Amino acid sequence: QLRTGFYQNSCPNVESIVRNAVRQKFQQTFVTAPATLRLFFHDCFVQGCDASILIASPSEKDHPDDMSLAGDGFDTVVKAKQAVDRDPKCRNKVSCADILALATREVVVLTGGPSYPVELGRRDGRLSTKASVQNNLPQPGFNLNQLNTMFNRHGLSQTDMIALSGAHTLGFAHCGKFSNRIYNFSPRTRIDPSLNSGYALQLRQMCPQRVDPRIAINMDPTTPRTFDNAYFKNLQQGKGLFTSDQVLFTDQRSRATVNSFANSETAFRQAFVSAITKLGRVGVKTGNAGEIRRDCSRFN
Ligand code: HEM
Ligand SMILES: [Ca+2]
Ligand SMILES: [Ca+2]
Repeated sequence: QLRTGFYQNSCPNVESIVRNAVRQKFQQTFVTAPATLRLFFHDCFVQGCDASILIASPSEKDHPDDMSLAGDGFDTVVKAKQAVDRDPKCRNKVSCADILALATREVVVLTGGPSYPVELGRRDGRLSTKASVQNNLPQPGFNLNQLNTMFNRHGLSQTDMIALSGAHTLGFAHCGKFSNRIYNFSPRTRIDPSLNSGYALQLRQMCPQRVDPRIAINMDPTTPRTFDNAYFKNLQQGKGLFTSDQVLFTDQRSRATVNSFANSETAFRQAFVSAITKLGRVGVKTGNAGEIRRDCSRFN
């Protein structure tokens, strides 16, 4: 059972220490924000929120689904862990999994998103393999049933899944992740008909065929650096970048929720807080399970 006051006695200032470290990193590069948010998601969906994603290769990192995780997310946790361990009271008391959960809240706040209490008390896992990632992360080509099945497996509802997808209000995607939608959707139409046609042409310009595979574009074409509900307004206009984004509006079973988040920033913020809190409980190890890693990239 996680609780907000977990480090009250062992490291009373952990929240402000992490906050300051993340702020400093964010001032150096904006990528800190999307990179850290995505890192938390990828951690929680594989072996639970246990910092398994932070282990150095050979590890989960070698799986193709994790190879595009931006280095600045990892570096954010490293910097925050160093700051925590500089306080003698806190040294080796706070798990890497909790540091990642706290850092995630900070990047959401720094980009204009909601603040929320972070439940703590996670322990770090002792397993991180490439094989454990397989079939545990959603793919950009997923339909609604596939998305729901994967999120339900972790106790997350369709509403939670839609709210969490709102994280795509920030950050970047590589052209290869959606190029099928603009170049070879089907034998009948080269462009996915659920895609706004003007937007499809813009995407073709930004992602010409045989583009440098390192090229990445904004997932939210409107407010790429602000954590807001623009993502849902984009979906209403056919400007969801991945199939898994656009399907939330195309499929009538999820459309009403997308409309409500598009119409109300407050409704989205509340749903996001509830969903990311639930995400933070997925598969957690507590008590004597796992360990408190001394170095987040290695088992003790
Ligand atoms: C619903 C199913 C989801 C799918 C299919 C999906 C898929 C993807 C893909 C393919 C990328 C682009 C990777 C790249 O090309 O580098 C991406 C980026 C991103 N995703 Fe998701 N994602 C999903 C849900 C989530 C959730 C739940 C979160 C967090 C709560 C999240 C946060 C992010 C962020 C912040 C980025 C940008 C990363 C960056 O700029 O470094 N995604 N996602
Ligand atoms: Ca994990
Ligand atoms: Ca945005």
